Amino acid sequence: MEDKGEDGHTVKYYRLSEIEERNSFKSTWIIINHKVYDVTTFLEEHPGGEEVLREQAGGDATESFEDVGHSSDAREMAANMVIGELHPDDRLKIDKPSMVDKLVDHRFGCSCRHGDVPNVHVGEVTAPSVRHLCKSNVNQFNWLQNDSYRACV
Ligand code: HEM
Repeated sequence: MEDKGEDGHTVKYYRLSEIEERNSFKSTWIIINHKVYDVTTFLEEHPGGEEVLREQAGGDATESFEDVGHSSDAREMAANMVIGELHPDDRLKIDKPSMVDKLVDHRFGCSCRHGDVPNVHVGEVTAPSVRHLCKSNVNQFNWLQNDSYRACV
């Protein structure tokens, strides 16, 4: 699926299931902060070693990437390997419940227009403070809500 990203440029979205298949020497993709990176040809060059990247292959490497405290050079290098983004509908599948809680706490007051736009309830989220995951079928944003507040995701 291709769509307009936040900056108006075309973004290629990948479903989580497609990314998970890219976990071999032939093709290695990882996810960092919802962006998808093709690191296949970088495996042998990675200063931190091939193995750490292979362990994350096909999945979310955000936490490990950030834990290392990569330099700005490393981040620039990574930017050249971006091939697209995780499909918005799959983001909650990899976000940890604690991240969901944080979103709810920090983004309280954002401009989700629950009630103004058609929306469907698409599932329950396991984080204790979150009751519903709603999805707008117009504006392509998701939000989480419980009895007292609501947050864009
Ligand atoms: C596209 C993704 C990545 C790029 C471009 C990248 C690049 C680099 C670079 C340039 C360094 C040298 C140190 C620095 O400049 O910060 C480095 C070190 C390292 N990286 Fe990555 N890295 C990536 C992903 C990852 C991931 C996902 C992990 C963990 C699973 C990881 C673990 C490490 C480790 C352990 C080191 C060694 C740190 C040290 O020796 O102090 N890297 N990486």
